[in-house]
Amino acid sequence: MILKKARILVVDDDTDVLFAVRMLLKPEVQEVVTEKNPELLLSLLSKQRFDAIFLDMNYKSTLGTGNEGLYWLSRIREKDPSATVIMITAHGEISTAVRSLKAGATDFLVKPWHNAQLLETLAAALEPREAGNAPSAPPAPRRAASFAEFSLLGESEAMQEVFHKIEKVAPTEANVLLLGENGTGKELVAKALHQKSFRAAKPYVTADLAAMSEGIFESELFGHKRGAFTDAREDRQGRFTAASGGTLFLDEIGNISLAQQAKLLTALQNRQVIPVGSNAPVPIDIRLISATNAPLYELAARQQFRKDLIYRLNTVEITLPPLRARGDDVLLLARHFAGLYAARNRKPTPAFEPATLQKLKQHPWPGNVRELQHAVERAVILTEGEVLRPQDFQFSAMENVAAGAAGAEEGPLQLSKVEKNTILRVIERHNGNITKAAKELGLTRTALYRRLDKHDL
Ligand SMILES: Nc1ncnc2c1ncn2[C@@H]1O[C@H](COP(=O)(O)OP(=O)(O)OP(=O)(O)O)[C@@H](O)[C@H]1O
Repeated sequence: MILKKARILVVDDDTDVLFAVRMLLKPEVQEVVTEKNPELLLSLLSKQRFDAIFLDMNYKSTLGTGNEGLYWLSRIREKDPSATVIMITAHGEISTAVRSLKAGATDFLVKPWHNAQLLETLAAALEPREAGNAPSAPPAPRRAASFAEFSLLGESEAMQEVFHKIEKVAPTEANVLLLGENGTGKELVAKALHQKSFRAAKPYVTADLAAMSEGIFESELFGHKRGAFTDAREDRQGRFTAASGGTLFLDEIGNISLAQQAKLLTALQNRQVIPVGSNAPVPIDIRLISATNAPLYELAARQQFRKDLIYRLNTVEITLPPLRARGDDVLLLARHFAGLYAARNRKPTPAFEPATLQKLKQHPWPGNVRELQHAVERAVILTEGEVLRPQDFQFSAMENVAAGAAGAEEGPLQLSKVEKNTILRVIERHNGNITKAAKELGLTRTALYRRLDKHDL
């Protein structure tokens, strides 16, 4: 629907907000109706049809839990399941706002907003109606295209949902916890979140926590003063301070000890760090994104991960689906990587035999996108012809893991044995070269080291 023809209702008990939205929308749309009292919402809807409704999450009469907004959303949806509702929300309420999407809101807008952003959100919310879709259905191809600039590809519904969440959460200050198996793209998503945030021009600093031993954890993250320990020849800033004004990405957060968790929690709670060897706290201004492939909530249930730290990290959670749950994205990505590695190796881009595509779709991809990427790279380099055949993809090592996974009813011990044997075999094949073995297994070096540790190898 064209913005100019739209009739818009705005419900908020803050008259300043109502005034501002009215002033902004008046020249852009056909009609703007504003209402201060949510109790009158339903009677307004009985009298007139609106193309979109801006609905505040919180009303002064209540405790600011966002529940009243969710309540009125459900009443609107009862009356008109196809209503287009955009929730108006404050910074601290992002998780409730994300809940509102599940409850049928088309989108949400975080206060304070840029005017252009409000208009863009409204225009996008009005779009699907014209196409005859349900209002909450995300316009798939547009989003896929908009994420290609971050090298993040995917047209499956599961990935469209991820892209939608990134769009919504990126321009906020919410801490984001990224969950998902190895190689699902958590690091790419972290970068996209930073690049789409208001902090994009400021530093993006990463810290691989799995690679930090107990001894260097504090100094790496919080910095140290000269002379704090034997090797500290000069003052050094930690990652928290290096990321000042920008984003700090803490990778493999599930792997840190309880002592490290306590230190991290103190820094996040106090919004300051104390460099090793100093007693002067340094204030921090970071947006935190963390990632793990560990089952964080299970760890918390076993008292191995602090719940209070999880609550600091997971204002919003984004779970990256495994590649095997992304349908035809496997083929889309395979073609993308084939083009990429053909160009890199100065070869013509190969085509895929139908049987090859079938084989790629059937493989369970335990190493996810990273495994697919390396498998295609290998096939492109080794192939003689211009068409990739099924035999160009040998999954022997990983097929064993898959076979183990398929027999998982036999218990985690069996699966663990298969994993251990596979790792041993691949390392042996590469004469102990961990980098090459990790590449073949579709794991990062760190992830492989972690597994070696797990299996006492
Ligand atoms: N949706 C995607 N589109 C294109 N490339 C992708 C996508 N997802 C992941 N990749 C590629 O797959 C590889 C692994 O991605 P990434 O390192 O972000 O995964 P990860 O989940 O952080 O892995 P780990 O948990 O092992 O650290 C990278 O080379 C990345 O560029």
